[in-house]
Amino acid sequence: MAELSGSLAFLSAILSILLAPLYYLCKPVKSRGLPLPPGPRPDFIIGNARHLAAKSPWLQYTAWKEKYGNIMHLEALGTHVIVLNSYKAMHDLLNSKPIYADRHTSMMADTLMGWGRFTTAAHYGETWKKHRKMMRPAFHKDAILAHSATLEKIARACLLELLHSPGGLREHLRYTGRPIVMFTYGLKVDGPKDPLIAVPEKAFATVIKVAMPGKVPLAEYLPFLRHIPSWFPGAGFKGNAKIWRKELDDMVEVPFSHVKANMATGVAIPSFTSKCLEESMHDGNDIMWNTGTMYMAGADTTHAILTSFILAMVLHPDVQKKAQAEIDGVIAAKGKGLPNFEDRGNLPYIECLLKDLQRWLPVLPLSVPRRLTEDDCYGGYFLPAGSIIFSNHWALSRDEAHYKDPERFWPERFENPETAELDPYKYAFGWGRRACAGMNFADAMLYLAVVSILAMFDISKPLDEHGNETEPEVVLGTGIVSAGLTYGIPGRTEGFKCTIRPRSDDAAKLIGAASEKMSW
Ligand code: HEM
Repeated sequence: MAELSGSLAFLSAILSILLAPLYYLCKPVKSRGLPLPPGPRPDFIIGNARHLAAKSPWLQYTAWKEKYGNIMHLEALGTHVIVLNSYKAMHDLLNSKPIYADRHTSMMADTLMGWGRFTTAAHYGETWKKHRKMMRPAFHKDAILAHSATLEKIARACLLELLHSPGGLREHLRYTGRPIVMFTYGLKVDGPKDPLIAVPEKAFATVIKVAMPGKVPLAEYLPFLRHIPSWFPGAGFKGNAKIWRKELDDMVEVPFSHVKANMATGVAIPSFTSKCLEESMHDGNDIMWNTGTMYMAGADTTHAILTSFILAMVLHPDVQKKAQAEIDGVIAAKGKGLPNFEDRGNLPYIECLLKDLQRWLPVLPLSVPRRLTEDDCYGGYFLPAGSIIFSNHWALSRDEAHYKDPERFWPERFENPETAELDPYKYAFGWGRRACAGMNFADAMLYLAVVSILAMFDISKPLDEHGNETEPEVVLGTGIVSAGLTYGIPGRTEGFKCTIRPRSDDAAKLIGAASEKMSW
């Protein structure tokens, strides 16, 4: 951050002299007789760049809501940013208006490093439409449930790993990558070092590091800088981007080619990729980047929410006991075994727990930024074309108009249908035509992981050297995936500590037996 602030201050001084006249000539203050929405006072020339580059900006935007309201404006070097802080504003603007369905392009991540080829970053146009069309049948609720046996197998394998090495909890929770790889490519993953997991993890870690506030090159804000040659002092980012782009190409090409080779020899396990290839109406490049999107969009998000789940159980033993009692009741009625998808309808408290998980620590606190393609007016304000739109899900999750005692993890808030609070599934996965394509898949994986872990394990606070429980130290992530407990994000490498033990000897035996029966 200091690094960025220093560069911005220097830049501000230079640009103040060079660009001030141009700035004042071009700055749109209002249009159609309407003002821009209110927002924090901009610095001279660099505008709100400092605010936009801050760590965990959603916390600041949420705090500013009181002062500036449900729709806020920031501006940096000609780029307008609109922050939506209320359910109504998000619903009104993002749910149905196509002019809000485009994505913002990050110069570093999307253009130079090549992340713009994923569905998540695609502009609202033909390529994006083709991608979503390919996904629709595969990610339908029923289509996901057709994979329940595979999802259950992988969940059992995760339980066995937890039993054998509970200290590796965070690694085991990375299990969320395995069902995605199996579903997408029909390929089996051999542990966390398997290149199918390790390669995308590395690509991820890189983009998070270079796209993190404080790390983005100044060329992100000053497009003309991207044309300087890579040997020029300070242009090292260009050379690095080339290397990282190649890593990304490998990440999507290697598994894709693997599926094609398996299909050619008749050994391919049916998958999203094999199905798209069989349909033969899609372009190979579209299939490759569309299927390549799945791990990228799904692994970190589901891992983050599973991590929040463990944290919620550590901090709220009462919720854990109540959820376990509900699962025990369902298992007792069945006679034996582990909970599965068929039990879901009989687990209403688990359903509430899943809802409060989506709300408590929003996985994507500012969602995935959109881009407004035409001028618009809303709530008495002018919203200029080209604005980056953030939907501040963090502010929504803390909105006392919707949630009583919002900081508290409290599934009961959804228990009574008459008084239930705003359902977070209405926003946590986004809005309208750009809403999360993998929602049903994520929900199924999360449900299964939660009920399987709760049925078999007790999760509690970490123990000190005398075996006494201690309070876990919890620091939230600062990356775009809020609970970013995974990657080498500065200051975030440790996550939090906890204790996880099988609930009984019988539970330990059952895990062993179930996993053996269901092994690959
Ligand atoms: C808890 C887990 C997850 C959460 C909270 C989540 C949330 C989101 C959100 C907020 C967006 C942006 C929506 C918008 O712009 O309105 C998004 C986009 C997307 N998500 Fe997810 N997601 C999760 C898991 C997954 C999984 C498992 C997959 C696939 C396997 C996936 C695939 C996608 C794709 C492809 C998009 C881009 C949609 C587009 O731009 O058209 N997500 N997700």
